[in-house]
Amino acid sequence: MTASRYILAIDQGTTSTRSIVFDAKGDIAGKDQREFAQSYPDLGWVEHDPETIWNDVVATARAALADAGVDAAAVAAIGIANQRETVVVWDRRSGRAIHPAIVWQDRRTTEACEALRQAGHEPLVQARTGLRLDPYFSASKLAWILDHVPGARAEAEQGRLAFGTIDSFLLWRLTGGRVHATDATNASRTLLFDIHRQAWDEDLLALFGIPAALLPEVRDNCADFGETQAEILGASVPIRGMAGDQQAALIGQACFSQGMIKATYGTGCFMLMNTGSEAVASNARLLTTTAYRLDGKPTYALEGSIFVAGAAIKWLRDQLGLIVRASDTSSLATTVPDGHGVYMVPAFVGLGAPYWDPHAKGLIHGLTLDASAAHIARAALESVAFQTNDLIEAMFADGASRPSALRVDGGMAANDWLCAFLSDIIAAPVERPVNVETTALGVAFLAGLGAGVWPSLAAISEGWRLDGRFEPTMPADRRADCLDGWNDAMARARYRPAPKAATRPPAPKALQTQDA
Ligand SMILES: Nc1ncnc2c1ncn2[C@@H]1O[C@H](COP(=O)(O)OP(=O)(O)O)[C@@H](O)[C@H]1O
Ligand SMILES: O=P(O)(O)OC[C@H](O)CO
Repeated sequence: MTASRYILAIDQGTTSTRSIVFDAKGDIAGKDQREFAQSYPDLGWVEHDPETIWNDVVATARAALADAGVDAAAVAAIGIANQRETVVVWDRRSGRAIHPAIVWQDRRTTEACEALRQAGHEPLVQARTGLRLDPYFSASKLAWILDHVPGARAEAEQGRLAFGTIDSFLLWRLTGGRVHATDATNASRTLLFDIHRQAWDEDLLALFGIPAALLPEVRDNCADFGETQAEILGASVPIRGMAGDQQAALIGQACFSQGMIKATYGTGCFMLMNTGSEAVASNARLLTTTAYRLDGKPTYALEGSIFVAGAAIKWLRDQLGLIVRASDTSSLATTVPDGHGVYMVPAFVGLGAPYWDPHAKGLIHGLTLDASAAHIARAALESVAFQTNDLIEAMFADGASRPSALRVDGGMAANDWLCAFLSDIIAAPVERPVNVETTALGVAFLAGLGAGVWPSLAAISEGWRLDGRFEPTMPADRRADCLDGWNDAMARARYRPAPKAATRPPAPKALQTQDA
């Protein structure tokens, strides 16, 4: 890469938007970040304002360039990484969204997915997409918008509307409405894309009632995605890389060999294992997904998706007022010698892998009068490790093997206490790189590769640097006790349908007399 050239990475996450300028060596030259408001308009609903997201992307990109002291003209390429699955539908004429973005965590389409499952459609969906019939993915959310915004379905059929995940919406805006495209990783999360043929699937479009006229074109992760309008950043900049944030993090963690695993701890936690050119189907309720696609050739991954990780810490801060900063959790956790039998199952938006229970609700179990705020904070951190272990057990389904190391990143990975406890609970080493902004780094590499400024993925592996390695030290019997407590709490959080009236035992005699 020539010394005067930079890459601008945009990382649009669930709770915040970051822009980071990387220099020729892959080091951070400047950055900016903004947290934005979450909207919960109904039980289980989660929405974002697309205009806020757009304004934050522009503001952080400008601020990051200013922080680096770099002009847009010196930027070789832009890369975009994004929260995946979240749905935006916009009007092609005005570029304005016709409904707030429906976020990946939103559960409003639980019944619609259940109806499709009961009608026997899950095997087809799984075989083509590697995913499950769960409200997590885009298709049912997109159908909901078409069915609930007056006139939307007719407009969509006439080609007046566009659908996109956040990457696609940002690309449309950055290019002034000239490019309607997405990349293979984001397309793979919609429930409408055949990951084997790498193409939109007509049967799935028919199943969810989605007009093909809405869809973006699907490109490689390193591709020509067009150029930004000059007035946005002060010069026109090519966009050469795009990827879902979790796949971008896999790249930023240099997990290019089969069997390498990373877990990213942001709002949720997403563990991806590279499975090479083979789309491996899990028999333990994990997802099969596109890891990246370069030169038309897909590499696949097995994924375990945990819906709540850092979001539990944010809940302690924003809803309970138990902490002031997320980092306070580690000092609080160390004020008590152990968990004291207190467990938190953070099923605030149901449960993802390997449970896939959209009805589960969060709980704190094991409270006694001497339980304190410290125990609750500790239980929230511990829940992240326990959920990770559930995924490891599912990935290594023989029950005995462990990964040689788990590479971690994301906002929560800065927490040393968590990394150490995580290593104890998964009984394997945890490795944290120097740069935990791996999502931005990964997509910066894609853009740099796409712009021809980095020669190959090998350059990323060479640049990966270890910051901390956490080895397991917990005695096996203590670990087993912890896991027993977790499994008990998890069983309590799972959804159990109320018994049907006909199968209920008869009411006691006295009550029957009173009722009569
Ligand atoms: N030191 C910390 N300890 C525990 N949790 C943290 C810490 N720092 C950040 N977090 C949590 O990590 C999340 C932010 O991570 P980030 O990677 O920015 O998320 P996202 O990309 O999903 O918006 C927040 O939910 C926050 O509560
Ligand atoms: O916002 P994050 O970083 O928690 O990532 C969200 C995921 O992409 C959802 O699938």
